[in-house]
Amino acid sequence: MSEPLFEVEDLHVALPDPNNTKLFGPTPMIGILHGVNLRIEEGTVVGVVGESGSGKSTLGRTLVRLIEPVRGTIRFSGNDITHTDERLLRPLRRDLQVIFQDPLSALNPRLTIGTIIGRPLMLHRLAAGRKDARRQAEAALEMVGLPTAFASRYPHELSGGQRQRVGIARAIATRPRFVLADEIVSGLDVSSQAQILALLDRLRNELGLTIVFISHDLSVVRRLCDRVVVLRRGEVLENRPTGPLFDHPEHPYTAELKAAIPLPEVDEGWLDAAR
Ligand SMILES: Nc1ncnc2c1ncn2[C@@H]1O[C@H](COP(=O)(O)OP(=O)(O)OP(=O)(O)O)[C@@H](O)[C@H]1O
Repeated sequence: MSEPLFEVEDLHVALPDPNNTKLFGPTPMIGILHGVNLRIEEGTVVGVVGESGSGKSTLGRTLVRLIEPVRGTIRFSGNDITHTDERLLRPLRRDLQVIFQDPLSALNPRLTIGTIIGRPLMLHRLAAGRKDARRQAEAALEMVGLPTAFASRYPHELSGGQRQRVGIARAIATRPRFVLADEIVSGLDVSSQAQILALLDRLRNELGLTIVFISHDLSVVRRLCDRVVVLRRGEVLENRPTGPLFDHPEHPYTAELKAAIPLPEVDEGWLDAAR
């Protein structure tokens, strides 16, 4: 078997308990992930599903090391990044990008789109200067189907779907190997959702991206993802290829999730239609 892009063993994550704040002494922590094991093969799209509060976002954020685990191991491309400090993580950050749920709050309202996309390129020294960063930002805008003139605009001048395209452009501009997409279509209308998902599918093929796709919408996960990880209360219940998982859920909880969100009957080819 080839080396996975991510290999996660016995991952335990705890976060500060918001209901138990103390002024003195150690911050009380609450366990969120309990012994998660996961392999993510390069070039695959892995869906993470589970009810609200099951730990989906926490898992995604821990993979890209926005959160440091308390126990376990995270290997990225064979390197142990479990406790790597931020300074040493910096070169890796270009490879680990995130697209957030709410593009309006994720994009700095005072910066132009060109600067928003170009800044990480300057930061990672992937651009030879401001002009080159601008040129690369425009190329990224083209890749996500937006006019290059948008580089001079500000986030509030764009629609929700366009802003999410900018979020994607920023994420892919550094040519990352991995993208975390956390509920990236949940704030959008149905037609913008389909377009964004088709875009993600195209970019995944064109750029060979590996994606962790977190979503409440199982019908979307079923169509976009190669594998699905089912989380419940911070534990992985199932982790299997998409088709078999939906056709024959092994765990009653997966069957419940499937039943709770009825799948539309005829919409095969929606990705093509949205392109
Ligand atoms: N910064 C934080 N500090 C403390 N607890 C947190 C923090 N973020 C999340 N939690 C708690 O961790 C648990 C898991 O949250 P997480 O956001 O990972 O779940 P989720 O499955 O992504 O949920 P949702 O689908 O609602 O986004 C929840 O109980 C949540 O209240």
